[in-house]
Amino acid sequence: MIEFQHVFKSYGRGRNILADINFRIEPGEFVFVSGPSGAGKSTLLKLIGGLEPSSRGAVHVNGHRLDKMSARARPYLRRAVGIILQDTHLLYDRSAMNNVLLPLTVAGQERRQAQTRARAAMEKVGLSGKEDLNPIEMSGGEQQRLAIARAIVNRPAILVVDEPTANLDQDSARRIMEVFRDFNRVGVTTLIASHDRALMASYATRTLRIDHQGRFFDTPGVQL
Ligand SMILES: Nc1ncnc2c1ncn2[C@@H]1O[C@H](COP(=O)(O)OP(=O)(O)OP(=O)(O)O)[C@@H](O)[C@H]1O
Repeated sequence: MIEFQHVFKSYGRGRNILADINFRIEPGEFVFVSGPSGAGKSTLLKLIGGLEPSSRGAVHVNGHRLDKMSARARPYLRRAVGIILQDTHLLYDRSAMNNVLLPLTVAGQERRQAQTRARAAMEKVGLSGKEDLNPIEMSGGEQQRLAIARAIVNRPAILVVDEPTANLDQDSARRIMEVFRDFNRVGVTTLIASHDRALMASYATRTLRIDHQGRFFDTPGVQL
């Protein structure tokens, strides 16, 4: 469950990017986050992933109120929410495989089991055979898929994704969306910010939209 109650967000002394946002997302929903460039979509996702604090209001994720969360509970949030941002934050000092292994190593998983899971995650995003490459040797689209593998390897309850198909051709975009749909089918709550409404229309059942004036709309379906 994700719930926003009267959430405001500004950066420093700047204007409110988000103002009085209220919504609740139930487990297993597939939600499209839409709006023009600069409207605040990434900001909304970062609040859910605990990467940015709200300026005011309460953000609840899986029963935890993020601003009241103890430092000890934070690793739990990191495992519960798989977050994939536009800037993939891959590590270029190690192989693709070791990037995907990292969340499992941090979680203390046994090496051989971790490797099996990391390989399966890479296969799921179509990167089998590229395990030993350094991410720097991969295309933009492949790096994005690697970031997806790293986010899903921990089997999070919630996936939060920013523009997953921006660098991809249509076929690869569909394939990536199918990966998210497979996860959603087994109960993973999925939020995806995208400019591609036509693509999202095949997947999402609800839209959170921020318009160019910062107004917020919560509607069923995906309007084209
Ligand atoms: N760390 C930051 N510090 C200051 N301002 C920021 C920061 N991050 C985002 N902003 C500002 O907040 C606004 C919303 O940005 P955000 O990235 O959330 O928009 P977006 O809807 O995701 O845009 P896009 O579709 O281009 O990715 C923008 O005006 C941006 O300049």
